[in-house]
Amino acid sequence: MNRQKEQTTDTSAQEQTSKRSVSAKSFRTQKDETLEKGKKGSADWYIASRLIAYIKPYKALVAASAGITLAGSILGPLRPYLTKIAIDDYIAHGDMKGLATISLLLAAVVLLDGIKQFIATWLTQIIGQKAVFSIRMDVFRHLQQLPARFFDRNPIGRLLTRTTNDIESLNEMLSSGIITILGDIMQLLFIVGLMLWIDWQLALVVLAILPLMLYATMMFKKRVRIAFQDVRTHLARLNTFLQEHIAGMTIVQLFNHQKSEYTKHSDINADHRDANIRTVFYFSVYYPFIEVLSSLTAGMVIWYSAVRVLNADLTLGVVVSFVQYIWLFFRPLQHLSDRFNVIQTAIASSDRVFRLLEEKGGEGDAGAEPEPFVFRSRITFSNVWFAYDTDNWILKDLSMEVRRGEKIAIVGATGSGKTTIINILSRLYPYAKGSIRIDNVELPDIASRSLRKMIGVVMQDVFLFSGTIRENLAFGNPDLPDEAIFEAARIVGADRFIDQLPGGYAYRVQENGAGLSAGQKQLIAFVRALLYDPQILVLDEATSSVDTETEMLIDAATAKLMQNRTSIIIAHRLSTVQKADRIIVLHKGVIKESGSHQELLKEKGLYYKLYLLQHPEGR
Ligand SMILES: Nc1ncnc2c1ncn2[C@@H]1O[C@H](COP(=O)(O)OP(=O)(O)OP(=O)(O)O)[C@@H](O)[C@H]1O
Repeated sequence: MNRQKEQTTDTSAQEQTSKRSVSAKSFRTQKDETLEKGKKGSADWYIASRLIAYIKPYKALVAASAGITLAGSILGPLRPYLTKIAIDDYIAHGDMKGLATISLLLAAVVLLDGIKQFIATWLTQIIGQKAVFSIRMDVFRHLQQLPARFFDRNPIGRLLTRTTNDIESLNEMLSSGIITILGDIMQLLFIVGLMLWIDWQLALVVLAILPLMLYATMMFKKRVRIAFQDVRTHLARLNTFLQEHIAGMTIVQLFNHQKSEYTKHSDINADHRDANIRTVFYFSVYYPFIEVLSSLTAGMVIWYSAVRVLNADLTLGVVVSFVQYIWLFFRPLQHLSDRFNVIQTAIASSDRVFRLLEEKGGEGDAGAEPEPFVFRSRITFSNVWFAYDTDNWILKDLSMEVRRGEKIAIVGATGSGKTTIINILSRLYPYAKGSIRIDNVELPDIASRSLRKMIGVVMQDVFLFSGTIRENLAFGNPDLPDEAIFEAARIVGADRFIDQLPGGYAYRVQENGAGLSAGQKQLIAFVRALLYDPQILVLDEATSSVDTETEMLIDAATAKLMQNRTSIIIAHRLSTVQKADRIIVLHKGVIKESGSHQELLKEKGLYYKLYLLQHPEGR
C-alpha cells in the first residue's frame, strides 16, 4: 500500500534517479563522470562487452553472417570496375562477344549482391531477436529479485520504457548494426583500393574530400548522441506520466484535475517533441551536407578527368567508373552515419538496461528448493530499528515475542508503523539494527523461499492479476485440484459470489480486479491465503468499509484463516481485536502496551483511548 502511495507521488525523474541503490549509484557516478569528461570510450566498451556476451551463444550465426557480409562487400565495388573494362576493352574496340561476357559477369555480380543482402539481413535479424529474447528474460528475472525499496523509487512507467522501448532499440542495433557497419567499412576499403588501382591521381581527388567529411561526421555523431539521450529521458518521463495518469484517471476526474494534468502532460510532451526535433535537425543538416560534398567531388573528378581526357591521358571507362565510385563511396559513408542513429539510441538504451541489471538484487529464486522451515516455537523481535529513509526511524527499539499458535493483533494510529512490522518480517525491507529471529534463527539466515512459504501475507490492498478467478485463487500453485479450490472458497464463504459471476471460477478478472467489489477482493485474498496454507499468517485488515453482510462474511473468514495458525493481524475491526490472544499497541514506532482486550481496557491507557475513539458508545 505504501509503495503505491509512493509511486503516485509526483517526483521528477531526475530526483527519482538520484535515489538509486548504492551499487547502481557508484556505477552511474563513475560512468557519468566519464561522460562529462567526454571520455565515453570506456563506458562504450563496457556496454559493448556486455552486449557481446548476449550474442556469444550464437557464434556460428554471427560468423556466418559476418563472413557473408564481409566476403560479399567486394561485389558492389566490382561493378564500376567491370563497367570500366566493358567500355575500355570491349566497346572501344567493338568486341561484342567480349561485351556479352562481361555483361553476364556484371549481371552475376548484381545477383550475388542481392543474395548476399538477403542472407545477411535474415541471419542478423535472427541473432538480434535471439539476443533480445535473452536480455528481456534477464531483465524480468532481475526485476523479480529486486527489493521493495527499488520499486518504491522507480516509477512503473520508467521501468516499462526499459523493458519495452529500450530493449527494442538494442534489437535494432544487434540485428542491423555492427555486422553491417563492418560490411560498410570493408566496402569502403575495397572502393578505395580499386580506385587507387585504376587511377591513383583521380583517387586522391576523391579522397581529398575525406577529412572534411570525417570532421562533419564526428561533429554530427557527438551532437546526435546527446540528443538521443535526451529523447530517451523524455520518453521515460512521458511513459511514467501516462502510466500514472491512466491508472489514476478516476482520481483526476473526481478531483476535476483534467485541466492542470493536461498542462503537465503538455509540458512533458513538449520536452519530448523538442528533443526529437533536435535529433531531426542534426540529420536534416548532415544529409544535405554530405550530398553537397559528394556532388562537389563528382564535379572535381569530372573537371580533372576532362583535362586529362583532352590530353589523351585518361580513358572514358576510367571516367565513367570513377563517377560510379563517387556515389558508391559516399553511400556506405552515409550508411555509417545512419547506423550512428541506431547505435546512439542503442548505447543510450543499453546503458539504461544494464544499469537496471546492475541494481543490487535480493535473493534469486534460482537453485535447488531450500529445506522447508518448520516453525516450532517463537518469533522474537529484539531492539529492532527500521527506517525507509536513513535516520527517519519508523520502528524504534521494538521488542516483542510471538509464540507458536498465538493470535496477535497489532493496533495503533495510522502511520504508527503497523504495516512496517509486516514489511520487515516478510523481509520486503531489511531492518537496520537489532534482530528478528524465528526459532532462534536470524531472519536474514532463512532462505527467502522458505521464509515466504512459511509466512503467508494478506495485504490491505488486494492485488489481482488479469486472468480467471481460479488462476487468481491458485496463484503460485496452479496445479491445485479444482476440488481443493472449491473447498477453500466454501470454507471462506467466497463460493456464493463466485458462483454468481458469469462463468463462475472461469470468470475473467479485469486488470487489478476492476469489476469486483472491495469485499469480494478481500474474500479472494483469503481463499488464496488458505490455499497457500502458511504456518504463520500475517494479515493487514482492509480499512475499506463493506456492507454488514460482507462484514460478517469477512469476520467469519478471518476466524477460519486464523484457526490453528500463528497469526499476526493488523486489526481494524473490533471483533478481530477481541478474538486475539494478545493485543500490541503501537505508537509512533514504539510498543506502548500489550495484553488482552480486557486487560488493556482496565489499564485505561492508549488502547482505551483508541477504543473510545472508535466506539464512543463504550464510554
Ligand atoms: N515505502 C515507504 N517509503 C517511505 N516511507 C514509508 C514507506 N511506507 C511507509 N512509510 C512511512 O512509514 C510510516 C509508517 O507507515 P506504516 O504503513 O507502517 O503505518 P501503519 O501503521 O500501517 O498505517 P496505516 O494504518 O495507515 O496502514 C508512515 O509515516 C509512512 O509514511
